[in-house]
Amino acid sequence: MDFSNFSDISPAHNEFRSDTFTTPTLSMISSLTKATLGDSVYNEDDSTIELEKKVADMTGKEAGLFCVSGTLSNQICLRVNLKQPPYSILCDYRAHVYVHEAGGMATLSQAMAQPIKPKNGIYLTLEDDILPNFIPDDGEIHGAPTKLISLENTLHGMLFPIEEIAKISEFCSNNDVKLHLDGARLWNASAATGISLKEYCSYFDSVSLCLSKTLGAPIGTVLVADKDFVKKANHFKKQNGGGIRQSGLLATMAITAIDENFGKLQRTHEMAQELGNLCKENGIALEHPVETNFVFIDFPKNKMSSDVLIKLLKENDIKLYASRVAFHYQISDESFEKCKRVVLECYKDAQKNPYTGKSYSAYYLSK
Ligand SMILES: Cc1ncc(COP(=O)(O)O)c(C=O)c1O
Ligand SMILES: C[C@@H](O)[C@H](N)C(=O)O
Repeated sequence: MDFSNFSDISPAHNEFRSDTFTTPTLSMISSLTKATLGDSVYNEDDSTIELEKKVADMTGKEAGLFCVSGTLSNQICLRVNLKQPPYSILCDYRAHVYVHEAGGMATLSQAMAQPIKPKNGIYLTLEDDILPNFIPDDGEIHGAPTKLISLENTLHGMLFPIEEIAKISEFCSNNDVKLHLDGARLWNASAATGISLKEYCSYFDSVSLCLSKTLGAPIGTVLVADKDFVKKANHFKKQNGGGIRQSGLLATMAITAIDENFGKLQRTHEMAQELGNLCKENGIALEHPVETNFVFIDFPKNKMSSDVLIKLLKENDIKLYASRVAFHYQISDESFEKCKRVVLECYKDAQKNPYTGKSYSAYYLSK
């Protein structure tokens, strides 16, 4: 990348596959001149310490730990919350910690997963989903007691109501169960509801917040919890090869990303809402309600063809997962107009040539 002609038009201007494709801005790269260069394995890098304190303060937690990825951060949190196997981790059947983290629950935590399909189709509730599936630690030797519940907010862009979080949190406190939040996009939840990060995080023993998605930092996640938890989390981070030497370079770009982009998320939600409304106006079925920065189009129900989609994407020079449309602050208005056109044309084709074959999963990449 020739930074001498760095443009503010991001390479991700036409990137609807995921907000993970956001690219560092000139201001983030310029911030490198301020980065400190201490060895953060020895906790000697001031920029990293500044970032960890910044996110801990924003979330009302005692301490933070910079990790290279949300996967590492989540899996470390799950492990530190757990003590003595056998045990189970209860989560949504779509949860990233279960579906997309390569079985980390089994390897790092030696835990049995309890993937639950919410009865309301959107989020887990204490009454309908958790209590019927909860395995008590009562000495019954056939079971692996539920010792940790892992929630995700947002999940597929959908909001987890704070009233339900509060109920689940109280249940956990009263039953010696820990509660983790995969808050990769908690920034979006806070922007959409106006509820502070502090209030959301107050209900959880640990929270993982990604900086490399909706906020646009190139790398990184910060996990937040109490001091003793973070100390042990750092131990597991090192054990799993997550120790970072001069992480100040990454931390200073992440600080810039938080400062510059946390306030831009509402626009991404408006774009998603506009596409969602366009789909509804044209009879295009969606898999989920549109509540933040994702639109999930129900390809099978609409009988839309992924192959037709890929052809339209190439013709319009935009990139998109087969059924998930992700919005982020670097999407250009021009690309957004093309995206709307592609979705409508793909659906129109399905009206003439309904596709009933195998539909690619939501994570099929269109190159
Ligand atoms: C909800 C959620 N949690 C965790 C992660 C993991 O983050 P990473 O890709 O940095 O491991 C992702 C992926 O981007 C995600 O969407
Ligand atoms: C695929 C998944 O790991 C990634 N978190 C995304 O949402 O794109």
